[in-house]
Amino acid sequence: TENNQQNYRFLLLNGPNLNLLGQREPDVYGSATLAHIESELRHKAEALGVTLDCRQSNAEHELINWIHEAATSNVDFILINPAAYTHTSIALRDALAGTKLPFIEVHLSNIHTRESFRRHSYLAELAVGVICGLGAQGYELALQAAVAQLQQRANT
Ligand SMILES: O=C(O)[C@]1(O)C[C@H](CCCOc2ccccc2)[C@@H](O)[C@H](O)C1
Repeated sequence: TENNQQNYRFLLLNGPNLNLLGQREPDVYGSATLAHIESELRHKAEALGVTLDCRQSNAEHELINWIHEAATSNVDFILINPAAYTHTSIALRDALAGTKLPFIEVHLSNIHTRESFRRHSYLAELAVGVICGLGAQGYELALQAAVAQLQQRANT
């Protein structure tokens, strides 16, 4: 691999309705489909020498179960776009808090320039960081930042 990573393992989770990306509201969420975004990110992961498992669900309990599983299957870092559960789900927050796994919260849109109910995230204060408003590139930036974080941690 280019940067001889310790082969870090990433889990990408996308929440409800993101399966519709590219089909509706392209002005808000862009025209790229989720499949395209995941494919691009997998290529990025390969170039970085890390592995990436991409999942999407409209079901809160599925996302929660995947987070539980991540904690016991040597996932190193989670990238998550919780979609609307960002603003509603204490259950999702509790799942992430329970794993102690580092995660970055990603939003395609700038949640701070939209409806007021989108400005609060139940997850953000637990996150390593939050990226929003940068469209699909936000996922790539999150992956790059997470790899750098893991490397720094390994070198300390
Ligand atoms: O900006 C984001 O990525 C969001 O997480 C997307 C969520 C919505 C995902 C819905 O995605 C759709 C995409 C295309 C068509 C319909 C919905 C929204 O509830 C958050 O406030 C911000």
